[in-house]
Amino acid sequence: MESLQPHIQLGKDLQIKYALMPGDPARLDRIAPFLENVTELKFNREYRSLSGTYKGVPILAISTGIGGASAGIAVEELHNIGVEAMIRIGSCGSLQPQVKVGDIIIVNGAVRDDGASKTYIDAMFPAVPDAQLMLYCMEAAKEQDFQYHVGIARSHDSFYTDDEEAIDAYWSKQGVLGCDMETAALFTIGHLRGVKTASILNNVVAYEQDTSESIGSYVDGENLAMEGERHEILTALEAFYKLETGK
Ligand SMILES: O=P(O)(O)O[C@H]1O[C@H](CO)[C@@H](O)[C@H]1O
Ligand SMILES: O=c1cc[nH]c(=O)[nH]1
Repeated sequence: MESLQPHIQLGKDLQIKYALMPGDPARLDRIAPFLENVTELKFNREYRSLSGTYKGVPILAISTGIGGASAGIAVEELHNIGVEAMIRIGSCGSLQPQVKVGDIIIVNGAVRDDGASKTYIDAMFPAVPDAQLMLYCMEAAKEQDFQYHVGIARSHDSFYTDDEEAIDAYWSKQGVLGCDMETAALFTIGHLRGVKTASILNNVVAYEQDTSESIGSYVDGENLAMEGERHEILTALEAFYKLETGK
């Protein structure tokens, strides 16, 4: 019998090369309408998965939960079953005034302020995406006329801290565009396993606004952030199409 990976509960028989990776399991409901032949696969812990096709290309969508530790498990287990390229479609908070709510960030490097990536390799090792996959994301966003930025994200481990304002001000001063919790682990572990990675972040928190309040309204689906989410999904799907076809 086919052995299943312990957390994602998927096995090698899946034979899908490309994975879209949101943090939130509920985001799969909003990815599904962009795919054909959708099949719900598994929902174990934070890892909910479905498969489908985009312009004929087989795609897996799987949620990774919150934080580098759970995202890292997904990277490892997806690699074990033969997934070759992974694009995170996450949400983030803005660290720059020009990054507005609903804008997307195509991440070209991540500050490794997480714990998971450091358990693999020294913090001086860079967290970077696959250059070709990132370029495909940029082309895909441009061709669809989406508002996007390219730059650095900071991935951190604790959503709540006592020093959030000071920490955000410091990284903002260094030109970091936004903060999330999974990109650094995805890039670092993905690189070490020979997996192509990219990360697209939909900004859901306006610069210098209260993070918890803004995330609350994103969950309620009230605002521009939902449009940004649609843009990041379509950008990632087109990037996979380009990777598959070279077009
Ligand atoms: O929207 P997702 O992909 O879950 O990502 C962001 O949202 C969560 C925090 O609210 C963290 O996981 C952060 O990285
Ligand atoms: O500000 C934010 C918003 C989303 N995710 C984060 O990690 N931080």
